Amino acid sequence: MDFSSVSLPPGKHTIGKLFDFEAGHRLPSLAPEHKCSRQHGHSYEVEVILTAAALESPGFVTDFGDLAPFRRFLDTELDHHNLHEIMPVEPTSEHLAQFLAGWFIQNVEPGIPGRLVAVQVRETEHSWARFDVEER
Ligand SMILES: Nc1nc2c(c(=O)[nH]1)N=C([C@H](O)[C@H](O)COP(=O)(O)OP(=O)(O)OP(=O)(O)O)CN2
Ligand SMILES: [Zn+2]
Repeated sequence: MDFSSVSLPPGKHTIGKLFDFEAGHRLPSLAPEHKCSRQHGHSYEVEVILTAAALESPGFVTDFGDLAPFRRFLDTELDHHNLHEIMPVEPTSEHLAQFLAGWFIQNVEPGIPGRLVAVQVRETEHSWARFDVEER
């Protein structure tokens, strides 16, 4: 079959890459009887979502491989750490998503063509939080 007549619709490209790490935390502002006020841990999953005004050759928003600095940051600074000791705010999923967005924008974005749209943090199979970066 000849597909040369297929026209490409206008629209926006979005990509995502999923990372994971293990960490402990507690939420000390919660009442002492709340289970999450006690020290416990999660296998966190973090997805970064990016877009770009135009694709870079050969057709990338950003090469997935160029997100490696984010992986290194998670591995060295967060994996098997206690988030409560690391983050400047209480380590809820919401705060963690915003904190990771801030780190990504400062440290990864300057070296890639894509722009961060959102960060989604999953604490468990059933619960997640997403931080959407304001349009810049
Ligand atoms: N909006 C948020 N609520 C809660 C957060 C959070 O980050 N944002 N975090 C917690 C705790 O970290 C807790 O570990 C996870 O809570 P929860 O889903 O309630 O715990 P379980 O996985 O045990 O879920 P069950 O449905 O109770 O089995 C609390 N809330
Ligand atoms: Zn927790």
